[in-house]
Amino acid sequence: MILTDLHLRNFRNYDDLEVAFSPGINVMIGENAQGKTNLLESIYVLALTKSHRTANDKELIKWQANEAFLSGHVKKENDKFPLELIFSSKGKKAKVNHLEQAKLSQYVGQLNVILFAPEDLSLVKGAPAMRRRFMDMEFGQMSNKYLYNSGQYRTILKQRNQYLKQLQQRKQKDRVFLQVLSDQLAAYGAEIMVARVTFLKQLETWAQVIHEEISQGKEQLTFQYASQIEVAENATVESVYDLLLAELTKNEEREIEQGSTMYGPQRDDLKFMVNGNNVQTYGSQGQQRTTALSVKLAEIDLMKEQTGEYPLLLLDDVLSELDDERQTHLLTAIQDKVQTFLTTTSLSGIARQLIKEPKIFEIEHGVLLNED
Ligand SMILES: Nc1ncnc2c1ncn2[C@@H]1O[C@H](COP(=O)(O)OP(=O)(O)OP(=O)(O)O)[C@@H](O)[C@H]1O
Repeated sequence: MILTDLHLRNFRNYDDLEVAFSPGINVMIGENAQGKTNLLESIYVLALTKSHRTANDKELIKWQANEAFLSGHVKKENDKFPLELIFSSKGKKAKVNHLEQAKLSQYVGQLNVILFAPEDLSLVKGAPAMRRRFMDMEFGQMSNKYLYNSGQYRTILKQRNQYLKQLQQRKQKDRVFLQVLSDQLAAYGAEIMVARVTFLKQLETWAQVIHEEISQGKEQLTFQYASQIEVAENATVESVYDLLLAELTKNEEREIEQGSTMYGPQRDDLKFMVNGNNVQTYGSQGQQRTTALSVKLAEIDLMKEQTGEYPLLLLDDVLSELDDERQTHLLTAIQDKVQTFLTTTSLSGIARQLIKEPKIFEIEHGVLLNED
């Protein structure tokens, strides 16, 4: 798919910006703090209705303005339609083809993006929350059902944690209500866990091929879903529901003591293994970076397999973090295939040689100086 154009009003440091993109590689060039990442972020927001940098939507609205507006046209193989988003103090409105969507989960998935920023290179060695977020963002874009289940799960988890705290402080006594919440939590939790395992298996197939190529046949990459509940590759939702519910029931007393839910997808993790060894513990920094790159590139292929269209790739200042060899792998893998947006302070070295006909945008203080 392609984002043909973008219109921003009062988004971050942009007053009013209208821009047409190339279906190939778009390069945002500028000094620090000019608005390159803001522009990339706006594409991410247009796709997902939320930012990768902040959970507070108000930060997206230009200082002193009341609302931010974003729109753009998405072109797919047999379809072209506009997307529109408005952020204001009242919340957000999302439109597909001029029709307002009652649920954001109906909007998400129309435009698919994969973001690759320097912090993604820490996907392997960073905290588990980062890998859970990674799974949720990617799988949520590919599956409305996943997105819906995650939303429901979060709501019930919050409710259950509040109730556990009330039981802990003896403000409540009713254990039957806790069981009701446990039952609902286990139902949505099982859906999420089984979906994660299934998607990871598919992602692994793509990542293995890429990783083998980057490591010149020396390394075999495998994934492992790490959970306190055993989720076998072919596990059914019902069987995981039974196991999760049993664990929640067994540990009720401990959870009340702690005032929080100790089991479920919010505690799970993802392990990357190279030749059978955990890369997080045993891998060199180079192996950890190669793994992160393989996973990102695999996401592109998986998304194409799942949705029938390649997603957009957003590269936020990531080229400078990769050595020439890894840059070459990345750029040759995406060229002529994936519409790409990258930010950089200068396009030089191997990237300048490899990128065919980039469309270059020069940005200064939230204004586009030049389109080349
Ligand atoms: N809501 C907002 N309203 C107005 N300006 C904002 C808002 N949020 C951020 N900014 C401004 O946007 C600028 C940062 O832009 P951005 O993060 O896109 O930088 P960049 O060009 O990617 O730079 P770097 O190369 O340092 O990452 C800062 O000057 C910041 O003050």
